[in-house]
Amino acid sequence: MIRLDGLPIVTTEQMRAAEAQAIAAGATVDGLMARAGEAVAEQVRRLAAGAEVLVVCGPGNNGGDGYVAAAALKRAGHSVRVACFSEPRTAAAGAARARWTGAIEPLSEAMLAPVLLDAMFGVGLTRELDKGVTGSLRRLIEGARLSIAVDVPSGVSSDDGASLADLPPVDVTLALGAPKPAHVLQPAAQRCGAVRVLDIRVAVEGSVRVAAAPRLTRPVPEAHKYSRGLVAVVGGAMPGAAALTATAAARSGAGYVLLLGSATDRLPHAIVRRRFSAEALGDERVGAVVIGPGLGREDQAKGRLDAALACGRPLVIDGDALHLLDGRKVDGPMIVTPHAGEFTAMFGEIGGSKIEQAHEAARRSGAIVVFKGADTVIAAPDGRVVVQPDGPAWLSTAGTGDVLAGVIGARLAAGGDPFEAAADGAWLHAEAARLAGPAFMADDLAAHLPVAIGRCL
Ligand SMILES: NC(=O)C1=CN([C@@H]2O[C@H](COP(=O)(O)OP(=O)(O)OC[C@H]3O[C@@H](n4cnc5c(N)ncnc54)[C@H](O)[C@@H]3O)[C@@H](O)[C@H]2O)[C@@H](O)CC1
Ligand SMILES: Nc1ncnc2c1ncn2[C@@H]1O[C@H](COP(=O)(O)OP(=O)(O)O)[C@@H](O)[C@H]1O
Ligand SMILES: [K+]
Repeated sequence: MIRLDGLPIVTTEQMRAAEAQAIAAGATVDGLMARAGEAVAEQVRRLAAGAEVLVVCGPGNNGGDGYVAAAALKRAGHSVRVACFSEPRTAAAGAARARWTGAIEPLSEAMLAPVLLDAMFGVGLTRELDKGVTGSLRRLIEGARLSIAVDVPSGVSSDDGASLADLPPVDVTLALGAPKPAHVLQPAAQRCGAVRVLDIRVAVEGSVRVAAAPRLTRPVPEAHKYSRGLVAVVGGAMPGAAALTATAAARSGAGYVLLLGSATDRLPHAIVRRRFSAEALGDERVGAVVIGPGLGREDQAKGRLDAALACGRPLVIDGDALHLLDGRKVDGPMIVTPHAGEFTAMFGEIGGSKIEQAHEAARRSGAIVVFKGADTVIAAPDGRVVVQPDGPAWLSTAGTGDVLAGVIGARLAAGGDPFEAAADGAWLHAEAARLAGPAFMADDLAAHLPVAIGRCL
């Protein structure tokens, strides 16, 4: 079993293309199904630890995987039953079912089992699940001590993570070959439980990946405060927000943090405070300008944003500044960090999955887009996308976005690729939140950034 970190995320079409390539290279559909089903059975056997398994099989190839897994479990001497609600509709699933020698119970009457293996629907599900099937599945999932889904939990839309049935989460999802959007995008991701990938020897590739811990380096002996990265945070109407941003930048390893035009009095002494001036932003040593947290939207804010856009330094644009940006582009690197409301205000309604939306927004704006939320999607105009799927929901408090802007600012000022800076910043932010535990407030988050960074050295 493989963890998701860093793996390519594939759509149904990409998975089918990979499958077709494997078949062109000599594999067969039945052979792939045998591999998948047996790999599933091996994991189920370990997780079930001897308890009886009920496999519920659907009409497609996901159901086929279920019949193969059931037969493999039976061969291994494991106690296993099978239930289904309709006949197989694919040749491979039909052949797999023919090899299952035990009884098949009707789904609606299936008795509960301590372990449920959900092989009802996989990536082929395109419409809402019937009420009857949903009801039966709910009863069986709720009645099981352990529920495990084959590929994806039944009742989710694999390519965009939409929910196609009102069902409780399973405990474990065994993704076949690669993670799919449903494993990382909400609301489907919360239905998956712990996701592990099974290698079915189908080669997948793609430019959309699951976030992974960044590889950071220690400062070299020649390092000095300017070489480590100078972050200029532009303040405004709500000084607390800019203070959170500046503090987060300082705790993320920035060499020098400058807070411009902000009247806050409680700030670490290491942060240098100055009056706002366009000249300060133009300093060649400034590696990143962060503007937006607490900026306000009045004339002063507009003037400061104009100066930032004109200064020629790499930019992180957040919060209020996103509303004032008005489609303007810059020549240099620019990272925008909208939450869902800010995203719609900036780009209107873009169709498709959150991954497709973020990519389209990046393409249109020429900026790196960090589309925040429980699933944060980071997209570059060139098509690279990273999904950060597991930021703790404790992050849903005021000010945590200001902290994120500061972390990304520090990574951007450190040099290197702006897309990587944004993705690394989002990972460090989520890790700091994991380290902070429950019920923290945004002020507490920055203190955990040094440990998060230490884990990446
Ligand atoms: N792509 C690959 O490399 C491999 C895929 N395999 C399996 O194949 C699965 C995909 O198989 P399929 O494409 O057959 O699709 P699924 O098994 O996910 O289900 C689609 C089937 O259900 C029917 N259906 C769709 N919505 C329905 C609804 N609401 N109510 C009732 N019936 C509905 C469809 O008509 C179709 O027959 C994967 O998730 C995976 O489990 C594995 O067998 C091996 C390798
Ligand atoms: N339910 C959630 N689960 C995980 N992360 C979340 C959740 N809600 C918000 N976040 C994260 O918390 C931060 C909130 O940022 P934002 O909405 O800009 O808030 P603010 O402007 O108050 O700082 C983002 O990084 C976002 O991804
Ligand atoms: K399934």
